[in-house]
Amino acid sequence: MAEVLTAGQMRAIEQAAIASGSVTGLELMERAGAGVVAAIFEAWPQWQTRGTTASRSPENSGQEDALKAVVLCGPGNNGGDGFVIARLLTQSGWEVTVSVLGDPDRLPPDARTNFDRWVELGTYTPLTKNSLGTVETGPDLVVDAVFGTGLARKIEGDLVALFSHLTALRAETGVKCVAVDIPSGVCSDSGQILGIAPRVDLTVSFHAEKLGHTLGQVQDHSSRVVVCDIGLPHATPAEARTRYAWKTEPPDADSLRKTPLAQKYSYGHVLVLSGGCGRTGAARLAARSALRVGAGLVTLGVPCDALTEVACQTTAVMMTQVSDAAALRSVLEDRRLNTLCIGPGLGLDERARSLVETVLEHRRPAVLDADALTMFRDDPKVLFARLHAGCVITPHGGEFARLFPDLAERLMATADKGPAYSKVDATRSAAQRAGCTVLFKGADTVIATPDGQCAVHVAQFDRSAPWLATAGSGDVLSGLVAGLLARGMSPMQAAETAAWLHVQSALDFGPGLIAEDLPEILPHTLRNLIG
Ligand SMILES: NC(=O)C1=CN([C@@H]2O[C@H](COP(=O)(O)OP(=O)(O)OC[C@H]3O[C@@H](n4cnc5c(N)ncnc54)[C@H](O)[C@@H]3O)[C@@H](O)[C@H]2O)[C@@H](O)CC1
Ligand SMILES: [K+]
Repeated sequence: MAEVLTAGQMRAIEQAAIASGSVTGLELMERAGAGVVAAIFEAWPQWQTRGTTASRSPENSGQEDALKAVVLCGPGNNGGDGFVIARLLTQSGWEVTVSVLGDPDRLPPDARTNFDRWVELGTYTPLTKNSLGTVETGPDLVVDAVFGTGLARKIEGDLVALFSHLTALRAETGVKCVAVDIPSGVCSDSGQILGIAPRVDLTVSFHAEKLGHTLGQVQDHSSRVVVCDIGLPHATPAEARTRYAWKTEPPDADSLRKTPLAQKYSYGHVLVLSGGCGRTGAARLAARSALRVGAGLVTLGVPCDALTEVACQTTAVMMTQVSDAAALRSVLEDRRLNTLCIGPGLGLDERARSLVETVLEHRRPAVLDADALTMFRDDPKVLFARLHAGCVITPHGGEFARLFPDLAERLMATADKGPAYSKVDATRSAAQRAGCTVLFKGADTVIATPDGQCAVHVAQFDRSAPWLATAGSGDVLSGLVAGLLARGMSPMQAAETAAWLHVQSALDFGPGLIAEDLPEILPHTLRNLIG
């Protein structure tokens, strides 16, 4: 399990290791700088062999192919890493130009030590908006070591011009840009850009990803993020679960297998409540997805006017008439209906509201989505009072804002101070307030439980699934969560597994995906996972 940390958590881990005497800050900084250099050579192996030509050595001086790097160093320990990188690249034969922001006498102690080591090897200039313009011929590499986890406020002044220049230079000349820990300007707790951040090819972070590497539009500022181990102790999975957020990983195959002697009731029975005639598609999509993900049985609860429509378009999914709350109560006398799914295409009328209230009265595992959330926009507290620990709500941004307007407002506000309020903060608060698991959808899906557990599912980089932005894909996700709850998973596990399968199915299908394709490609996705 990979924990994803805030800047404060990372600092606490470093401080604890230093306090224990197992490592010094200087050693950590050396490992961090060396890790970045190793990652650079791994990303561009052609430089490893060229770099052995020591251009600064007398026999090679003036050689045209000397690799050139510009290292931009900030006033804190991120800058300290930059001095280590400058030294190690120079020792590998690179021509390195260093610019320093602020007064070197005010650098923190470890950064200062590495600054002193650098000035034994090379020179530096003050960092200004022209720090890239002073390089006579274009550099091969620019290292952004201006700010890391200590970014405390918005990028302003000369740095705005410098970072715009860097992004433009990269686009024009193909110079490679590497960010130390995180591109300067990206808030490591929220992923928000405080003013501006350079666009980089590679980000090398330390020990664990920070939330800022997983939330927001990470791909807009970084083409790739790698994590370099600097020898700090990792949390056990149990510690990670209680202390930190973690990154959703592929589900355990065993959790999805069916056992040879099982029968259909071993895997639960989902009831999906449908809206009226002409609006049953969403519930049918959810129902089919619940069945495909392995629920033993799935029944659609359908109002009288939509019975024919649904009957014509379902086979393995069963159907029962549910015209009102009384009918639902009578259907729910069957205790084998162990999971309910309500909201997709439900509508916002009296019937819809009374069905949602009845679902919540019965306190069975339940997924609430779409209209089942929107209908409480004027009185979300009424919903929160009825939700319980067995529920999962799956809002997208708009639905989240309807239920949690104050949290959404904080989240949408343009931050000018770090650390900024994050989607993890918002989802955690929402889960506490709602008293149930909240799956807040997006390319960065955040899932949180009322007791503080929190997972981030990142659909970016190689798991970027833009074809999921299609009508009905959310209904499929609700159905997947419901099917997995019916199979006996906890709300958190069901939500995480569903989020992962949803994206993986979209990736397995590829371009042209529409929502109907998701349950149909799911067997292929499951086969790849289960074997
Ligand atoms: N402490 C340690 O032991 C280690 C720290 N490491 C590095 O240290 C970094 C964190 O170092 P720091 O906590 O010193 O923080 P940073 O180096 O990220 O930045 C802090 C400095 O920047 C200034 N600052 C913040 N935002 C600013 C803005 N918008 N405009 C102008 N100045 C601004 C602050 O006043 C402070 O001087 C990590 O990102 C990582 O790169 C690594 O070397 C691993 C070990
Ligand atoms: K940086």
